[in-house]
Amino acid sequence: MCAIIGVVARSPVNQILYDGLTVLQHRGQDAAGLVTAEGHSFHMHKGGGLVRDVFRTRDMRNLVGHMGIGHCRYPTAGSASSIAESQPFYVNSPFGITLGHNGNLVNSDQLRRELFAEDRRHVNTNSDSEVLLNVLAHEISDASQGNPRLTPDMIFTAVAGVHRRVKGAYAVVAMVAGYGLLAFRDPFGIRPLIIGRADTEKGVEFMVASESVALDTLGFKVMRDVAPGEGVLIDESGNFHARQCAGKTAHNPCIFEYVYLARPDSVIDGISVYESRRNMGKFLADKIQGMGLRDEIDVIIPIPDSSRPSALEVAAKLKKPYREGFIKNRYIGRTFIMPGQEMRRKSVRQKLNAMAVEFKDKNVLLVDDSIVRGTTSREIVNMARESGARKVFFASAAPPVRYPNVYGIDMPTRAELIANGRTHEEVAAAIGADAVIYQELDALIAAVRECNPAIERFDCSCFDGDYITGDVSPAYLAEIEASRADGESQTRLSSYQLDLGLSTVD
Ligand SMILES: O=P(O)(O)OC[C@H]1O[C@H](OP(=O)(O)OP(=O)(O)O)[C@H](O)[C@@H]1O
Ligand SMILES: NC(=O)CC[C@H](N)C(=O)O
Ligand SMILES: [Mg+2]
Repeated sequence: MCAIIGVVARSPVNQILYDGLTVLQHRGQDAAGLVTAEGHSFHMHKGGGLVRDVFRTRDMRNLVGHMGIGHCRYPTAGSASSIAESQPFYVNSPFGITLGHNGNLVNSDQLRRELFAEDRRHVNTNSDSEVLLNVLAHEISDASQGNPRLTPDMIFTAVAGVHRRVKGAYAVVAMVAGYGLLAFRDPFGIRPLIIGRADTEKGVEFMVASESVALDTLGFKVMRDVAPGEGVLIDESGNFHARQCAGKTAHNPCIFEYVYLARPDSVIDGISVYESRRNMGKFLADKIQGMGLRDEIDVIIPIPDSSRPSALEVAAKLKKPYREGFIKNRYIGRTFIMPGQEMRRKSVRQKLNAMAVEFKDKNVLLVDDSIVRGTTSREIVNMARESGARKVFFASAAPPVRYPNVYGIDMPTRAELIANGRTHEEVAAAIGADAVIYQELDALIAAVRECNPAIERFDCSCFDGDYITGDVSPAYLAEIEASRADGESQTRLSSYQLDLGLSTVD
């Protein structure tokens, strides 16, 4: 779930891109990069760490031009430690193309082989996004047929070619040197992408971004979401073109965006993330009530940050007090998207601290948005007990996560998922809680769909093992499990790791 952003403006874009990436930082903390375009030249700066650590004033000064793209990385392919895999990627032929990708391809090995054997293209890293860029480059080359001037028709033909060859999840921003900004979304619309415009004195400006919060905060008005399979092209003069480039499309956004990934103040595919989380809380409260647990609970406590809207509704519906029992250190990033289990575990302790007064001699219901590896819940339950809680119940606004995600969330191995192969009672025992209450999948879907009934189906694969693109075989899952065992993504040195005292983490 990386962040992507693209802007075509009437004045320099470096600051607006930087600010946009900062607003989207929650989608990727491992690396960040910006590319701006000035005529036929690209200017690029990227590196490992948070946006504020990657860009210095001198780097910003070099990022000249009125058009640009940016990326924050949360790795799902290749390795977290590789700066070479930070994005955007660049390829010089044809024309000069640069690309940022959110998602994960499920046929990148096959594409890599095809690119080498048939298209004579070399992919230098293990990143699936570099594969995607090379497929796009090959398709643009084919569609342009040696013509030195590109047309929108040629570019959209190339995007159609990408859709035919590439399988998996991809929301993309790209630039073609001397031409313009291209954005497109996979035919299932798994990862989000939204377009906005700003009418300035100098003319219309456009922004494409992973989440609407970037548009809101930077003065752009939402136009609409990019449709699944659609290509959107804004040339350097600001002319806007859009076309459906896929033969067959469906609209099946990833439900985990609403559970955890996105900011609550974003609206994705017509669904307010905040409203959907509140709805999750209402359904969860019904379940708790139905289990007869209500009377045993003295107080409801959220696990900051993502569970707050759900926990508020649980408390309101159960008519129980809502208390802030954990105080969050605002300088520690999101733990779930950090690489390496040791770093995630240590970060939970440094990030959250218990307010003893809210726990002493009470039966507490802790509410989180999800339990994935159990890193957070295990530590939190422990803290609650140390603070004197009598009973600790743990509720998750999402169902048990039992299956790997292959579409851009780093949960590749079943073994690391705490609910895999465990009953609810066994999960409770594993995290040390008196009971665990999980949302039902039907209830989660209903909670999100209530905000936009036009979306008939979501990708819920990490909950039900049903992969929306239909081409994820058990053999493929076994392969990624073997290649992306958790230990492999642990070697990386960014400033916040060093802040945590993790100079070596493997
Ligand atoms: O079971 P786990 O593997 O621990 O993963 C689940 C936890 O990780 C996330 O929190 P995170 O700290 O990443 O972000 P947040 O501050 O947005 O809640 C999520 O909100 C859960 O609290
Ligand atoms: N989370 C993502 O969207 C990751 C993008 C890409 N697969 C990478 O690993 O860099
Ligand atoms: Mg959390």
